[in-house]
Amino acid sequence: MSEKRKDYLSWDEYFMGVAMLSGMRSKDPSTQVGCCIVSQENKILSMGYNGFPTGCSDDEFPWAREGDDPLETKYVYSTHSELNAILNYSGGSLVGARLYVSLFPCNECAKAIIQCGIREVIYANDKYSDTPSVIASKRMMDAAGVKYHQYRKTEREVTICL
Ligand SMILES: Nc1ccn([C@H]2C[C@H](O)[C@@H](COP(=O)(O)O)O2)c(=O)n1
Ligand SMILES: [Zn+2]
Repeated sequence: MSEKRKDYLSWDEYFMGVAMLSGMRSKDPSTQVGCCIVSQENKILSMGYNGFPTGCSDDEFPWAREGDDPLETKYVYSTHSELNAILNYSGGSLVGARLYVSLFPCNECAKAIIQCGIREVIYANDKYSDTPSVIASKRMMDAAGVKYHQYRKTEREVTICL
């Protein structure tokens, strides 16, 4: 009798993989971020990626990072992957959930994460760790008791032919 497979995805690989796949939907030319929210029973509750709100055309609103006029940059319009994942959830409470995200949450997303009761954040990249936004985010999550740690990368490479 054949035995069960041994090289199946771990929970962390699975959920971070789903977060990264979700990020591939982003139209942001410089940074694509994906997020996956998971219940205490390891059920996927919601997903999100960074982009403009519904009705704000990807082709009409600006993707620029810099400009004399802030209104001509993406920052005033884009919704972050974490906030989109929280807002996409229509099932009720997120209390006790875990959030997998490909980039450490900013201060605004940290507020939403704390307020909806998410208890743990697992992030892949922390490239903006020196910014006031991320420093404030960590300060708030520390104060609120939201745990966070970096995803422990494995040797696994996943190829999907679509
Ligand atoms: N935790 C984060 C951090 C950033 N984002 C989004 C916001 C922008 O669309 C993009 C960052 O752009 P950059 O300044 O690197 O050109 O990523 C997010 O969704 N979640
Ligand atoms: Zn954010």
